[in-house]
Amino acid sequence: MVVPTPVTAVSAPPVEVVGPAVPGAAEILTPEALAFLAELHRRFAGRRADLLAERQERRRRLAEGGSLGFLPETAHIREDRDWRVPAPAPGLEDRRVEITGPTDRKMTINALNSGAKVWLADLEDANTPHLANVVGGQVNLRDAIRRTITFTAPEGKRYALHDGELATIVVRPRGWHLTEKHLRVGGEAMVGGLVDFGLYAFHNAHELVRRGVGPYFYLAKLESHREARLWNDVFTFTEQHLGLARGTIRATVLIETITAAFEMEEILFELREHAAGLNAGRWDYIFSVIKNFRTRPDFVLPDRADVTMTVPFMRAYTELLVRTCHRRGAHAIGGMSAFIPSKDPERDALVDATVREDKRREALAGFDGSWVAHPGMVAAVREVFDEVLGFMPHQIGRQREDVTVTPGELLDVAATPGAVTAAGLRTNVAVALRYLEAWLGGRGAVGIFGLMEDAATAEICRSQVWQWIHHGTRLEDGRTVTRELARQVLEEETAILLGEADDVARADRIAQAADLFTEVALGEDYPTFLTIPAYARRVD
Ligand SMILES: CC(=O)SCCNC(=O)CCNC(=O)[C@H](O)C(C)(C)COP(=O)(O)OP(=O)(O)OC[C@H]1O[C@@H](n2cnc3c(N)ncnc32)[C@H](O)[C@@H]1OP(=O)(O)O
Ligand SMILES: O=CC(=O)O
Ligand SMILES: [Mg+2]
Repeated sequence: MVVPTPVTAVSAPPVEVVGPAVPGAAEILTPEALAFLAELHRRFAGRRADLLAERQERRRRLAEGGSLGFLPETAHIREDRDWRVPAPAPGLEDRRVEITGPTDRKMTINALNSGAKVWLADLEDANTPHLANVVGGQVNLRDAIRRTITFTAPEGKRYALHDGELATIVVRPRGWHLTEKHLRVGGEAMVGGLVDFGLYAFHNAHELVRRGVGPYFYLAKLESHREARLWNDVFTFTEQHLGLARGTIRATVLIETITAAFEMEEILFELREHAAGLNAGRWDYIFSVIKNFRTRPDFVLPDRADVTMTVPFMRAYTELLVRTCHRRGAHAIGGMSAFIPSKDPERDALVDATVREDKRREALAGFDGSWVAHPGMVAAVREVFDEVLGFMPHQIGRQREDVTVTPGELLDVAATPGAVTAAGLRTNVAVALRYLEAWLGGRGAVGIFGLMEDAATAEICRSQVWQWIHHGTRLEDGRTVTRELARQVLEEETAILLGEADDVARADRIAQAADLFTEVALGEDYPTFLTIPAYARRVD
């Protein structure tokens, strides 16, 4: 393997670190690491801004009645039967169970020990980007890779990595839409995803390679193949700059926007030697469908609980994903069942059966593995995939030539059965409120009413409320969803939550969360991501 000479010339302006002093900053935000981030910013921040402007333009066209289709200008990529992504990188051959979760110290250890093949170390949907979380996550990742990580819980329980097989680490940096306001170049906030990616690669790439794996990433919330091209250029530059062999970095892309669903082949093609697979990010996908078509009456969805993976538009997208991946030699990874264990045996039996059914359907459709949100689900999902994969590490060889998916099928939201109910409205308000309160407090993933909730699921909740108000949707009980009705439910749910608050700080966060919910769900305007106003409002 030819390893190129590192590129050492760094000409970018210095990075200013603003914000609170946080543990680990001196080890992570070193002058050399910041110089690397500055170089990433100088080379790529402008292109990211252009791509965000393109997103806005496309959303405007869709809001005005435009539609989506497979791109005529990239037909040659789809029609060329010959290109393939590379063989799986070391540690990514068998991905039958992947656990996701935040990068706090205890969960890092628990995830790596969980028996899952891969750990998605989440700096995105499951993370509040407090500077302490951004830096602390990097400290924990660094120590995990070097196997020095330990933790003692306040009650005295000690945590350490076990001696057996650990999950392969795949880091999910923030999506292109988010900034990192604590790191600034020329007064401008840096790009959140480049900060997460850059710090991880800078501190760990060589150590990972030395240990026989590599810097691996999940790419979130991409909206087009041009956004994948930008990531590919970031990877190629980083490999040159750090002196890594080309193709050392690998990325699995979440297909979790409706626009990306029309560009799956192109996204794999753009990433070329860096491509590892695609994942069906179901929750953001539903959010993206609502967001992009929120003003169109034929795109009004029923209660969130009715939007299952078997409704026509969701089935069409997952079938197309498996077909695309296997045609190109890439892993197809399933999404997250939000059910988590509860310690109530009766409910847990139901959770186990529900998750198994979801994963069995994925395995039979051809997925090569899937996600779990909790260590308690690893064994069940492994069993389900073992039944289908046996001793094979994956089923990439299984072609889905039988699948043909049309644009009309991807967009057939109107065929989703179900109703909009008063209970569905209340659940959306209560979940979003509770989630926002947790997020403001630094926890980007929480269990609420027996389900895992994170930024993606909270986006669905607030977007449905906005959409139902916008369309004056009729509830099953005959009432109409109005701003006044939603506000009344919000007030009631806020009062319930305040009743659970045991300190002033929490009560203050609940008030802020209610205010934030009003902004992202009850306004005339529709903010494109709830995390943007949330981050602007308060994140230390
Ligand atoms: C839409 C998407 O993007 S999905 C991907 C992003 N979302 C996520 O990654 C969410 C992942 N899951 C989680 O964060 C957690 O499971 C939660 C927050 C939902 C629930 O966590 P908890 O309230 O701690 O659950 P619970 O009390 O049952 O946990 C039991 C143990 O499992 C651990 N645990 C739970 N989930 C995880 C996880 N995902 N990774 C590692 N450890 C975990 C807990 O730390 C706890 O450990 P302990 O017994 O040593 O104290
Ligand atoms: O990131 C995953 C999703 O479902 O959203
Ligand atoms: Mg997501």
